[in-house]
Amino acid sequence: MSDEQLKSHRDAIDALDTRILELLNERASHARAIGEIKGGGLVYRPEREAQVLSRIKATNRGPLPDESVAKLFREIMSACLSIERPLTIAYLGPEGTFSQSAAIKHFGHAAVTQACASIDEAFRVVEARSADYVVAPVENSTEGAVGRTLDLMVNTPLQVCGEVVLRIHHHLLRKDPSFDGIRRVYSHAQSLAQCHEWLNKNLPAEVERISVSSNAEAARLASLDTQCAAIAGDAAAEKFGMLKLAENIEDEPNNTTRFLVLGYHHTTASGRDKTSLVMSAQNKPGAVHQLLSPLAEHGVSMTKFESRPSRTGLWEYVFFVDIEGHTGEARVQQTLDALRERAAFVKVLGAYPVAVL
Ligand SMILES: O=C(O)C(=O)C[C@]1(C(=O)O)C=C[C@@H](O)C=C1
Repeated sequence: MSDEQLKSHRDAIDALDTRILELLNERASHARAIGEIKGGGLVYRPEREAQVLSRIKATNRGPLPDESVAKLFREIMSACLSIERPLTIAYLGPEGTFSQSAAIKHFGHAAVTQACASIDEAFRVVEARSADYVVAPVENSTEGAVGRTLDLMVNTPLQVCGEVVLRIHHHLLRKDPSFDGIRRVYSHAQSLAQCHEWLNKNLPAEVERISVSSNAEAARLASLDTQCAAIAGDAAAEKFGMLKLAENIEDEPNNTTRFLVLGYHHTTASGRDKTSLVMSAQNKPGAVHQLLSPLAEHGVSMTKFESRPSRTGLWEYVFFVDIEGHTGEARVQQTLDALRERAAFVKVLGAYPVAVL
């Protein structure tokens, strides 16, 4: 390509960038006006954001891939929302955890993320209105449910208003560029389990596996001790200046974690929604089967079923169920009414748009 051709393309890009900048600010002025109409109430509208992102993906004609344009618009909406009012999102810290990556994936970089020492604390700061929303891990495709999040959801006054699906890639991190002399490997218990086979094959049996409160905490500890390594993701590696001795060491290549977003927030229907419930069955034969029969009767699909000890009595269980649809839809309401008649306890945890990104 000649210098002249290069210059003409760059001149075109400069002119387009000027137009894009004007359009972005025009868009932001509308968001600010919407913010004034909302009058400082609930500025974040997950159902509208899901609709905007879905529409962008559906109308995209390339050459940019759908995922790339959706990510760009995610950031545009994040910036627009922050001039209405910046949001604070609580997550299981320290900085660099997958929970923080999930918060940024869902709310964009204009949101303020607030690291908390535990999932409990992240719920508490939102319950006390010191932060707007909490993003908490709820299930992993390899390791299953995150019990603490499920337990907290039973009693919290917060409602689920969104979900985030994040691909999880783990790396073996160390300050030192070699495998020699590793005595201990730190990570979150779930991550150690997700890399169990890789660890068995690649590190000597005497290397101790130590579970800590988060992957980022593992990276922080390993950054202070040359005899240690950590299993954590990209954000933690970057945050603590760690080298990647081995990349993508998760045993299951599709390793994915689902997070829920909770706040004092009732979401209206987006057109593609889920409703999360927790309920208990009476302690008698066939009770669970009987409990779930209203779903089939009303043609409502179940996307998740998880049982947990109820913590109130020995061998009593609660069931976490996700169904397709929104509580604003008649068939979902009818299903809930039927469930309430049969179950000893039913709590709607929230209705929210299916993750778009
Ligand atoms: O439509 C709104 O309610 C807006 O505030 C605008 C906007 C956007 O930028 O498109 C910004 C934040 C909301 O969460 C949803 C959408």
